[in-house]
Amino acid sequence: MLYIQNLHVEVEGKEVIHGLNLEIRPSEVHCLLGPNGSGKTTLLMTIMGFSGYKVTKGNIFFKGTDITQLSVDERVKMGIGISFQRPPSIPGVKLLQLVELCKRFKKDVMSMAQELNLVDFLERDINVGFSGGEIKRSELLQLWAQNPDLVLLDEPESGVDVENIILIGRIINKILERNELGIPLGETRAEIKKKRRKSGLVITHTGTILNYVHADKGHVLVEGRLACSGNPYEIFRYIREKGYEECVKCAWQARR
Ligand SMILES: Nc1ncnc2c1ncn2[C@@H]1O[C@H](COP(=O)(O)OP(=O)(O)OP(=O)(O)O)[C@@H](O)[C@H]1O
Repeated sequence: MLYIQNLHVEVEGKEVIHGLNLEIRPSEVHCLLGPNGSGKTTLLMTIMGFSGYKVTKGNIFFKGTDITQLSVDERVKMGIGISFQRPPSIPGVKLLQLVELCKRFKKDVMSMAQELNLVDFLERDINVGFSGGEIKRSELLQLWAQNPDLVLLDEPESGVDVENIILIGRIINKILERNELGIPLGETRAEIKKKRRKSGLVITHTGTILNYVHADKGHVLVEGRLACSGNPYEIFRYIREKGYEECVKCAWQARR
């Protein structure tokens, strides 16, 4: 689904990602951990193709096509979607207008908004005066309507209360077409023939979302380099006990 090869990314003239390799297969969900400022958001923004994130070396392949030089809208049309860490407010544009615009899904907007407790927000300007948790739900509504094949989630649980995190987890699983065990849904013959298998890349600091959305693999990004990859739940346990510094040392020892 996604294959990244020797990626170097510059932001404001400074290299932030230094030769990153990553492969996410169809139907896999990966999570990305790492200390503040290590380049996690930069990686997601680069996969989306936003200006300001300059690929100086390396390539990004999506569904077998080299998308490194494609525009954001071309990538979106191919099936990549993102839920931002801090999306902008857009005064003058109603949430409903945007959701209708990005909809490529037979499910109707009202029933999706109902499931996300966002019906009263559809006529409001996007993110204007929304609380932190409401913004996260609004992001998921847009993503759900867009129905992407590769789902990029930047800290979906940050600022979300304990009850809403259950809701957010449930909707992410719906977007990913998974049940809570992480098993792909809709494995009808027609789906298999189309080979539609949704994949995800989730940035999380607390790991709480992994209690609701199963991840197949975890990666630790430190100073723009992948220091370690493996079982996400084991990596999290290790980092909680020993911190990032020990995690990186352990990864380097394992490579020797
Ligand atoms: N527009 C920008 N101008 C200057 N520096 C930037 C810009 N965007 C990102 N950076 C720098 O790039 C580095 C990586 O930032 P990024 O947001 O990708 O980190 P992160 O791992 O997502 O951090 P966090 O966990 O705090 O969200 C940081 O040092 C950041 O200051």
